[in-house]
Amino acid sequence: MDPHAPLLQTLQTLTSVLPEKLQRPRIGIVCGSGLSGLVESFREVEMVPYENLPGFARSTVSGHKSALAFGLLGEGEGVPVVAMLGRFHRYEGHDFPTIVYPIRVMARLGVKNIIITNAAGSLNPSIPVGTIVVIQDHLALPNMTGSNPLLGPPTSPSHARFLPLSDAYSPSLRRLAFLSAHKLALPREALAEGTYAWVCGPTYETPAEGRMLRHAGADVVGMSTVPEVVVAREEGMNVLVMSLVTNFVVIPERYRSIRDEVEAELLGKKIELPKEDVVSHDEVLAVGRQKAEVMKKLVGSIVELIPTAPDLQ
Ligand SMILES: O=P(O)(O)O[C@H]1O[C@H](CO)[C@@H](O)[C@H]1O
Ligand SMILES: Nc1nc2[nH]cnc2c(=O)[nH]1
Repeated sequence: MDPHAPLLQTLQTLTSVLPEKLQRPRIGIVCGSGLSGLVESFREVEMVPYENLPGFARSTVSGHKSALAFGLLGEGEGVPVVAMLGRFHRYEGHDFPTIVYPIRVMARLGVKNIIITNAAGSLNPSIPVGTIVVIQDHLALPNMTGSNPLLGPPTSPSHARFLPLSDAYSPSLRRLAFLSAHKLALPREALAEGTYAWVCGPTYETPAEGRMLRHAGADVVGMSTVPEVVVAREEGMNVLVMSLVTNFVVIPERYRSIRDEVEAELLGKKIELPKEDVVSHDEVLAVGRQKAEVMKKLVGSIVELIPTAPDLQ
């Protein structure tokens, strides 16, 4: 099936199930691993399961639900928003048109600003677990090596064939993230700025891969987000990405030397071994749960500020 074909059907389905005031969301939100709780601050919520929406796949990853949540967020009348509770990753076997389909739907609903969240591993010793990193740039090895989400014929004749990405991460939205942190009296170190490296997954990085990404200039690494960013930019949206650091990528200062161990053993000596560490998705989800409240408040505050920023309308 051509995943672009059912766009009209998806939009018709949404119009038929949503009350009028939720049909034209102004802001889109993508909830990363363990971050679907962002929807708890929505009012008048309408959930639309992906299985009811033509063109939508299902998320197969734990910590990702499979529904769009429509609602109002913020003081007073509230801003109409739509959130993806569950995203699609390349490692699940979804093709790129399927992964980015919900972003194209959001664009057609009228979304102009999108807040994309994710869980990510830190490559930067000065960005510890629990930090929310406001992404200022990305490093996408798949894009550079033949797995670009825009491969193939353009989705629409109005889209640029060669999309610039030097301005992908909206300075105005990033500004609102830091203003919001100030408004919420978050400690300065709660937020950082950095570059996201996108890898395909589902394997986590080897130490050598982590070291390479760090040397190449990335601060955090994850298996999502960039396809959504690329397509959101193609669709003309302003993009904000916030990565919650859930773990350090394992980059030991020195490798455990099996030769040294064997030689010491043969000499009857004991040597001190460097600590061995591995990351797990359970750990990723646990940090997501711990930080869900801060992320929720931050997103809520940014959503309230967006209508006050003239360049984001
Ligand atoms: O990027 P999100 O979907 O938040 O999830 C991140 O966490 C999962 C790995 O633990 C991967 O899917 C990675 O991309
Ligand atoms: N690739 C990658 N994705 C993650 N998502 C959460 N943590 C990590 C990580 O360490 N590496």
